[in-house]
Amino acid sequence: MSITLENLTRRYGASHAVDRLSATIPTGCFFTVLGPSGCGKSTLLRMIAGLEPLDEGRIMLEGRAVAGPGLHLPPEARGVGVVFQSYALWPHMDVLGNVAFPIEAAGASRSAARAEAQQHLHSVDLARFADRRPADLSGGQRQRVALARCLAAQARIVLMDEPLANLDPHLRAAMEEEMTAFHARAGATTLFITHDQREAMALSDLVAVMRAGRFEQIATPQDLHDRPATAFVAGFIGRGVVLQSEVMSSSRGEAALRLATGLQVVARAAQARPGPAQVLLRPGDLRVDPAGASARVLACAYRGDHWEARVQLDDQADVLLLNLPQRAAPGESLTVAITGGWVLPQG
Ligand SMILES: Nc1ncnc2c1ncn2[C@@H]1O[C@H](COP(=O)(O)OP(=O)(O)OP(=O)(O)O)[C@@H](O)[C@H]1O
Repeated sequence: MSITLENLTRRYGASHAVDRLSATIPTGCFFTVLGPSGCGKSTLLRMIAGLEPLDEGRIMLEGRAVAGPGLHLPPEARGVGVVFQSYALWPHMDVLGNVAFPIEAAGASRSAARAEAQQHLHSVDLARFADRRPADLSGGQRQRVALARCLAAQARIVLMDEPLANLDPHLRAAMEEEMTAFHARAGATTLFITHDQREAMALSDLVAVMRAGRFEQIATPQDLHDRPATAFVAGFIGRGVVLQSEVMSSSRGEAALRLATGLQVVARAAQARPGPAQVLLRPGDLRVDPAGASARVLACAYRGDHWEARVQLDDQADVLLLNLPQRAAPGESLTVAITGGWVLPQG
């Protein structure tokens, strides 16, 4: 089922948690909303689930209006599955009962429902907790019960609010795989909320970067990384710095720029025109080159399989990021060439 959001608005007093937000989420898409704390992600999901009223706008699920002026279908009439951090499990039922319930409600016999529920509990690594009550589980375990219940309900639309947030890294990686497999198998349209960009990039067909109640950009993970539309997205996704520059000329997806430092750079661009522009330089756009400009190392941090140095070109204020195969000491001198970049769309 597709999800269409038209001009959605939700106010708390004078502030807008969600602000005239519009988007269409295609059927079967794994769509992630990524944004900083307080940008309105949970409010948006709660509006789609039917747990939060709209102040303005309209929500359509597969062409059917479920919320809008004078209309508010209750959550159970929307046909969506929800996995929320705070979403209540049925406290009087044990874990197996919670997961079996939607299967039984769909017409399966009690024993068949319990057998299938056991399988889902297995996939979220909770089989041994089948006869516990939700109150006797940790927060992360409760979330996994909610996830298993969602798998069991086979909802065509699944809404997930940070479902992996309380899990340890090992289980988290396993659950990511489980969710990707579930999505491929079930084909449900999935709206996933996170503030973890690594998770968003790994799981999603499309990612919406949300800021102050609006989607700043909707794109594939690779396009968000390689072709961010704004300085906010460029700063939020991946590593890099955004610098002021001057476009001297452009042709066929490339622009020749001059940085404030005087350095000339050829960068990728969508539609650059001569004049001021911001350019994103990721660590991969720089390399050590004997013929490059001289720079000084300010700091150096280990990033797993390489070192990332913060460097400053001589006599210039701008700080750049550069990947190195080994550690460089603060104060050390390097010569650096800029081999690429991305010109942010000019306003
Ligand atoms: N019931 C409420 N009353 C007043 N303000 C609220 C209420 N719920 C949310 N807000 C405000 O609306 C804004 C958006 O909140 P929301 O919970 O949707 O953000 P979020 O992006 O999910 O944040 P987080 O990642 O921290 O969970 C925040 O500024 C929040 O303080």
